[in-house]
Amino acid sequence: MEKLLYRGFNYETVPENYVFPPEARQKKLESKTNIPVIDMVGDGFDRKEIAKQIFEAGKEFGVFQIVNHGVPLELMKEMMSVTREFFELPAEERAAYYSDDLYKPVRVFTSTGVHDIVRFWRDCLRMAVHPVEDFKQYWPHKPTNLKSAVERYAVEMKGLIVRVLELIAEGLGLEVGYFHGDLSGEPLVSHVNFYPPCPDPSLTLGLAKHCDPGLITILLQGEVSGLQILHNDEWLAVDPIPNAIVVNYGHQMEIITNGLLKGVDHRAITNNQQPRLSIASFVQPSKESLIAPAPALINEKNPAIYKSYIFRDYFANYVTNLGDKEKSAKPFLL
Ligand SMILES: O=C(O)CCC(=O)C(=O)O
Ligand SMILES: [Fe+2]
Repeated sequence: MEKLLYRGFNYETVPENYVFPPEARQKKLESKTNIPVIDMVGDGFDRKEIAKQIFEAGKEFGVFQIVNHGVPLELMKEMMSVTREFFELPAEERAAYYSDDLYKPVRVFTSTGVHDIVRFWRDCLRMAVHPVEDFKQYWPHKPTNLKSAVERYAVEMKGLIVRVLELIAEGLGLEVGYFHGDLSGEPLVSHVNFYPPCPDPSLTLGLAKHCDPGLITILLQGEVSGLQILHNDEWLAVDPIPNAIVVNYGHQMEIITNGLLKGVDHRAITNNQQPRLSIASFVQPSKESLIAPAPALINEKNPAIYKSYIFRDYFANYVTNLGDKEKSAKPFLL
């Protein structure tokens, strides 16, 4: 139980093993740039226009927010509140799910789950959520309505992922189902990240700079700010918009589009006001799938920068390199 950060009370000081050296700490934001917000229904639902907006946002930022996305707002609220209740359970009950075993379908861990030299200000409930029938038996029994909310959420997420992947493919001029099948075939995994209030946010980080490994990540972040992306060497806040969902591109999207879309580096900062909870769902290729730049996106002027490889090999390298894009891609560069 000592392993978990949140034990039911707010810290008055930052424990030493959470203090980052000055160069790694969060800095004051220099500027605010508005990350694109895309209306998925839009004016009369002009599919082409929506696909174009998604393409432009992906090219520039590697992240965008969507509204009118079709996921019931009550379900989003319920997921946020039921998982929040999970983190308010007595620490011993949460600790019963604690595990360092990366292959467990459901587990609680803290920081990154590896033996970090400096810890991150975050606990995480990790759940494989889809296909529902394969995983629902492992989801926590408490709070009592958690299983039912996760089940409905997983199904809604799958639907949304299909719609978003199709729009991305269309924006790229690829066939509509390009990302279906193996390229998004790994079971859907969600991380419920819980960042307790931190007495001195200037010393800590919720999550370090990283790029998600897969194709896209779908994120709920409630009403509390904390997500930042790296854009032209500057950290920009992705502040919450009521009822919006954040979509960010993972590294495989950058590789499959031969660098056209950006896998975005991002991190989470802490605050001293209130807890922050985010739910990230990771769309990943199945481990055996073959990854390569899409043939339709390469030509003489724009030759392939990456070799083809099996996703399992990339993933092992990603884990070793702690989510660092350059290092993870190095063996696969042409
Ligand atoms: O909490 C957030 O906003 C970011 C979470 C995240 O990047 C992740 O879980 O991979
Ligand atoms: Fe992430």
